[in-house]
Amino acid sequence: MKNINPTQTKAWKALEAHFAANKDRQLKQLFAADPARFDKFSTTFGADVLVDYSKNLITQETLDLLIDLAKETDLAGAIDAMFNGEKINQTEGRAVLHVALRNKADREIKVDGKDVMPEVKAVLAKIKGFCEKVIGGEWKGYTGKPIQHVVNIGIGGSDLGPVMICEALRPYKNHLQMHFVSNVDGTHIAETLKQVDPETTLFLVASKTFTTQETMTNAHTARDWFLKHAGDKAHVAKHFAALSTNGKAVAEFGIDTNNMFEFWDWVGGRYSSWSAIGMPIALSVGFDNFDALQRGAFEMDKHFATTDFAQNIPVLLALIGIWYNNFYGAETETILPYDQYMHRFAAYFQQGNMESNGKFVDRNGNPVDYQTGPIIWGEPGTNGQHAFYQLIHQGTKLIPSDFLAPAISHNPIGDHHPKLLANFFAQTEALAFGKSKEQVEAEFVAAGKTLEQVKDLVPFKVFEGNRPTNSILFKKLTPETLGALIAMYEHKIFVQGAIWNIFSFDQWGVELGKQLANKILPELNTSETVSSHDCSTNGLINTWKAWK
Ligand SMILES: O=P(O)(O)OC[C@H]1O[C@@H](O)[C@@H](O)[C@@H](O)[C@@H]1O
Repeated sequence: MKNINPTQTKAWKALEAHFAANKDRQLKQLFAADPARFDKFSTTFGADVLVDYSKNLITQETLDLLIDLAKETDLAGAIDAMFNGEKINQTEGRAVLHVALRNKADREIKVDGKDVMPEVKAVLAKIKGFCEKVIGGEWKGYTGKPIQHVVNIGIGGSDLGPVMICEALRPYKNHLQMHFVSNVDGTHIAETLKQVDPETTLFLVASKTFTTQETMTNAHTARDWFLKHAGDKAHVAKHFAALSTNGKAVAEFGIDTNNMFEFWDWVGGRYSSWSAIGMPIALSVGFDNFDALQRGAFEMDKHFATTDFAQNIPVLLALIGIWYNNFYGAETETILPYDQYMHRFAAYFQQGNMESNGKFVDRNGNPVDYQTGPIIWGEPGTNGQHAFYQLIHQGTKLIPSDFLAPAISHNPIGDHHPKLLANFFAQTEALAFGKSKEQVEAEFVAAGKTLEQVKDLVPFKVFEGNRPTNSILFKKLTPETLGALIAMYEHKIFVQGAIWNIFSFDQWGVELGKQLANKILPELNTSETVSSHDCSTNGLINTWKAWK
C-alpha cells in the first residue's frame, strides 16, 4: 500500500477548487437541469439491488475528480494488497482477509506463502457438521435432551455482527432460541440465564483473543451457573463451545478443544462474522443460509475487486462520503434501514466504521491535518422519523443519509409495506427538495388564510431541502442480499481508510480505557480512600465507595 497524503494530491486541490466554485449547488437545480439524472447516477448490483446516488450534491465533474483522487492515492494497489493477503494491518503485522472467509472461487490466498483456503474450508466444514447435529437434535445435553437455547457470549466484533445478522435473518430461523450476552453488567447475563434451562442450553464463548474482560467474566459466570445445576465438570463439553483464535486460553478455560472453532489473526474482530464467530448465525438459520450470506458477500467482493471505479458501488459510496466529510465538513452519516429486521444494522456499522476509521494518525505515524472517519448512527425507519429526523430536515448540520429498504416484505400484512415504502420514498424527496416559502404560503392560502394572518408562522414551516441521501432499494432481505449489503459497507470503509492514508484494521483506541480499568479495579476492592488519580476520578471513586 502506498503512503500518500491525500491532501497533497492534484485531485484534492482540484476538488477544493471545485468545491469553492460550487458550494451553493442545489439539488433542485441539478434535477431541473437534467431529467436523466437518475439514469446517470444510479446503478444496480445483480438483479436485486438498486443504488440511487442521484440525490447527492455532485455532478459528473465532481465524481471524475473524486475518482482521480482514488487513482492518485493508489486505491487499486490497496485493493490488490488486501485481496492478496499482504500485511496491510501494519501496526499489528497482519493481513486483512475477511474476503478469504467467503472466497467461493477456487482461488488460493496466501499469507506468508501459505494458502489459507484449506483451513478456511476445514473450519467451515466443522461448523456445518456441528450445526447439523445441534439443529437436528442429535447433539444432546447432559441429561440427554436436545439443545433448545444458544447463548452467545462475546462483545464488540464477537457480538454485534452475529446479533445484527441473526435479527436480520429472523424469517429464516429455526427452533433454536438465540440469546446474546455482551455487557459486563451482571444484569445482562442474569436476565439471560433466567430465560434458559441448563439441560438444553449451549453456550458459545466468542472471543478472538479469549482474554476480553467482559467476555471472560460472563463466560465464568455462565460456567459456574451451569455447574451448579449439572454438577460434574465433564458435562461442560456438551454445553460449551469456543469461537476463537487462542487455543491455549480455550483449553485453560476448560472447553474441549474438539468444541473449538478456530479463526485466524488476519480476521479483524469487526469483520469476523464470516468466520467461526458466525456460528450463532449458522445455528440460528442453518448452515446453508450462512453459506448463502457468504455467497452474497463474495459476489460483492468480485464486484469491488474487478469493477471500474466509475461503476464500483463501494468505491462510489466511499467517494461521495469523502466529498461531504472532507469538503462540506459533514461530521456524521446516518444509516436508516426501512426494515425492522435490520434494526441493529446501523449499530453494527457504527463499530465497523468508527473503530476502523476513527484515527488521527496517518500511515507515517503523523497526526493528520484533515478529517478522517465520520460518526455513524441511525435507527430503522419509520421510528427515526418520529425521533431525530427533525434535525436532519431543519437543523443546522449537514447529515448525509443512507436509506435502505426491501421492495418485498417478509410480512406482507395489509397495507403496512406500501405505507413503509411511501415513507422511504417521501423522506429522500423531502430532504432533497424541501418546501419553499412560496410553497408554504400557497398552502396557507389554499386553506383559506391570508398571508398577513400567517406571516409569523411561515419561516418555521420552510424546509430548505438540499440534504443529500443515497437510496438502496433491494428486492427482499435474503441471506444473499444481506451478505452483499454488509460487504458493500465493509468495502466502503476500506476505500475511505485507504484514501485517508490511515490504518483501518487496528483499534488501539480501545486500549487505554481497558488499561486504566484494570488499574482501578483493585482499588475498588479496598476500603481505603483513593488518591492516586486526578481529583475528579478520585472524587467519583470515593463517592462510589461511600454509597455502595
Ligand atoms: O473477540 P475479542 O478478542 O473478545 O474482542 C472483542 C472486541 O474487543 C474490543 O476491544 C475491540 O478490539 C473489538 O474490535 C473487538 O471485536
